[in-house]
Parts: sequence; structure tokens; C-alpha cells
Amino acid sequence: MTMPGVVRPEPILPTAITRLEALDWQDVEQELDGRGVAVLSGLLDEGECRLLAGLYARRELFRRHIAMARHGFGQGEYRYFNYPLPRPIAELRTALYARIAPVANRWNQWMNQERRYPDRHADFLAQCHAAGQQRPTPLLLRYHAGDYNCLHQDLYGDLAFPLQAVILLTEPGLDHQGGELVLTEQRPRRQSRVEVLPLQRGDMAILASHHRPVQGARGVYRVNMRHGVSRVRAGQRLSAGIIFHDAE
Ligand SMILES: O=C(O)CCC(=O)C(=O)O
Ligand SMILES: [Fe+2]
Repeated sequence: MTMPGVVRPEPILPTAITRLEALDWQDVEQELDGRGVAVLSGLLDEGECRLLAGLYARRELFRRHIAMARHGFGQGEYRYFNYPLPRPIAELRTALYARIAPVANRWNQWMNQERRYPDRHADFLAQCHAAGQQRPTPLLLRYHAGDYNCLHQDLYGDLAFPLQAVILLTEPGLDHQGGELVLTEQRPRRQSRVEVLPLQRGDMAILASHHRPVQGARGVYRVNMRHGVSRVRAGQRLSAGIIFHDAE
């Protein structure tokens, strides 16, 4: 029996965290350094995806609901979680940050950017909060047939972590058609490159949020990354976004 006024803790994602910790991070780091994106296939199982997708209906968990069309962001909707984050989201955010902070620091070194990110996410969040960025940014997104997400960057203030993660929570071909995650890479004085990520349910994509370094013949140059979602042609698509900086 649930006692009135007693908040039950959210279930956690032990298998996803175990899988995350068991990955070959040298491989993942190489992909991130080389291409600015890495896909962790099947990080979440079906039940874990359903658990996260099921949070969408629980309005009390969110601080803000965005209808994308109203802002010119595309078509579809998303909700920013409130603090305290549901434990699965908080645990993924904390565990993933610790694994990719070295990548972020290496990128800044290569790009001659002074900022270095602390080893622990809690310490980075303390920096965000001290800089006036105190609102949580992890989110759930929901798209129906015809919906899409315009190319964008998720920057919410001066302080920004250069990588973020997206988890696909529904199964392409079954729950929805279309709705591919798309990345663009704008190169100085050259035409842009695009990459389509054919994710399956439970896959996590780690991607460069803003700038990333590319090794060229004459040294390192900086490219400008954007991401978006192509039109969902049928069904319903849900995803979770994990952004490491908080918002103003
Ligand atoms: O729905 C998606 O796959 C993209 C989500 C997104 O833009 C984000 O999490 O920042
Ligand atoms: Fe985004």
C-alpha cells in the first residue's frame, strides 16, 4: 500500500548502468574524437525504454512543456524534467558524464579553449549553478506522424558541456516510420556534411553539441555541429535527451 504523501523512489536502470560501465570506452572515445558521434547500441532494453517513455505522462515530473511549432523549432513536443530528476535519468547523466569528461577536456585542449571540466558531474553542476544556470535540461520528446525537429544546438547559457546524449525509446519500423536523428557538420569555408544515425530502440547516441575539433592536414580546425530529427512518417516516436549543463 502506498502511504499518502509518501513519494516512492523511481525504479532505477541497473542493467543500463552496468552495460554503460562495461563498454570499451577507448573505442567510444576514438569514435567521438574521429567523428563527433558514437552510438551505444542496445544500451537500454525494451523494459527500460518503456519505463522512460512511461514517464512522459507524469506531468508532475516536468518543469516545462514545449510545443515545438509555437517556437519555430519544428513540430512535436517535449518536456524538461524538474529537479529532483527521476533516478534513471539522474543515474545515466552522472555515469555518462564521468566517462566523457576526458573527451570534452581533450577537445578543448585541441581547440585552444581554456575551460576544463571537472571529473564529477556534481562539480560541473555546481559551476553551472554558480553561473546562474540552475534549471535542469534533461528532457523527453514525443513526435507523431508529420512531426520533426529542426536542426539546432542545445545551448542554455555561457556554460556548456560540448557533448550530449539522445536515447531512442521507440522501435523504428514498428512504433514509427522515419524520424531519423540527423547531424550536420559545418566546416570553415567548405560545404556542410550530414550524417543520419539509424538508431534502434534502446540505442544511445553521444554527440557533439556545438563545436568539435577535426584534425586537418595543417593542424586542428573547428567545426560547428547541429542535430535534428527528420519527419516522422507514421506512428509515434519518443526519445530522451541528456544534456549536461543546466539552463539559465
Ligand atoms: O528526438 C531526438 O532524437 C533528438 C532530441 C534532441 O534534440 C535532444 O535531445 O537534444
Ligand atoms: Fe537537441
